[in-house]
Amino acid sequence: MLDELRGKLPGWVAASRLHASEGRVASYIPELAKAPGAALGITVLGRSGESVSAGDTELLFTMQSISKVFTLLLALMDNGEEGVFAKVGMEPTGDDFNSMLKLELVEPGKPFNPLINAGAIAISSLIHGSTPAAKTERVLAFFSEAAGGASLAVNEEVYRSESATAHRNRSLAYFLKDNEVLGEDIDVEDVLSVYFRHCAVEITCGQLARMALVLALGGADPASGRQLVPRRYVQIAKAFMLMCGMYNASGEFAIKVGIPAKSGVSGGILAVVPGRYGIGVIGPALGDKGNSTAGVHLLETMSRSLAWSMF
Ligand SMILES: NC(=O)CC[C@H](N)C(=O)O
Repeated sequence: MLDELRGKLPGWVAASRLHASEGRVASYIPELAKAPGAALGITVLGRSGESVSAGDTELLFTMQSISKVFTLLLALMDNGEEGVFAKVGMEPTGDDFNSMLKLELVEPGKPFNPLINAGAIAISSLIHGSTPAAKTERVLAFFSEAAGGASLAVNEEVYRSESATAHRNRSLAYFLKDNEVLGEDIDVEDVLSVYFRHCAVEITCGQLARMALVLALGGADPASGRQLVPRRYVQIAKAFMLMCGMYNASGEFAIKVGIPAKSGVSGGILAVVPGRYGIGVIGPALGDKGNSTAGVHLLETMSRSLAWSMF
């Protein structure tokens, strides 16, 4: 199967790369504006370790919202379903990822899901660890294990750049504090420092594909077969990815591509062909909903040609 892909992938990447010009690199986090807008790279990794890559796969980028899938898994392992769903809901919002709207509209002010910023900030508060640094260490250890033993690290410049300009995320977090989603004993700045740092974890397409493959295999480590995450929690994460992984373009993505995926404002996309492949994509130019224009075009082409839709 991957052999068929090997021949076609370079041509598909070349065609999709043209769609980068329809998007723009995110600049609300100043450090992200330095990314090469015309870039596009992809790695597809199969269950027995075979892989196919094309395009700008050497590019390092930060995970941004893609990290939210894995902090959700860690929070589920730390707190169980009940503990997590006491703080976040199970529904898509249809609003922008950083929207405050529904926090005030709907009682009791709980974020609708763990993949919007408000939800992911609440999830960061649930990760076990005695200090923000200890929590970040646990996040990095878990992400690195899922990425196949790579030593993933925080890009401190991107972290500082976001932290210094994150007025909206700060507002969301203080709103959550007022709504008691963040309890009395929780320091808002501590929670935000964990959140900004997990968003700033630096990665490549290949490492992202490896993390995706763990999800494709229901939480099992592709090399050892060991269960890294309980299958049930991976089911929850993939359901969220399908419903709201591509922000408020998730419905369109489900119809056009039909597989669980999660994007980030760095232009990364992690996608899962259940039971078969883990995929990592980078294309820093974003469309108006915040997803990589070239990356989405590429996944659409591949899904249609290779009949990947789950539906
Ligand atoms: N959509 C995203 O990738 C958002 C993540 C980013 N760190 C933010 O909070 O704004």
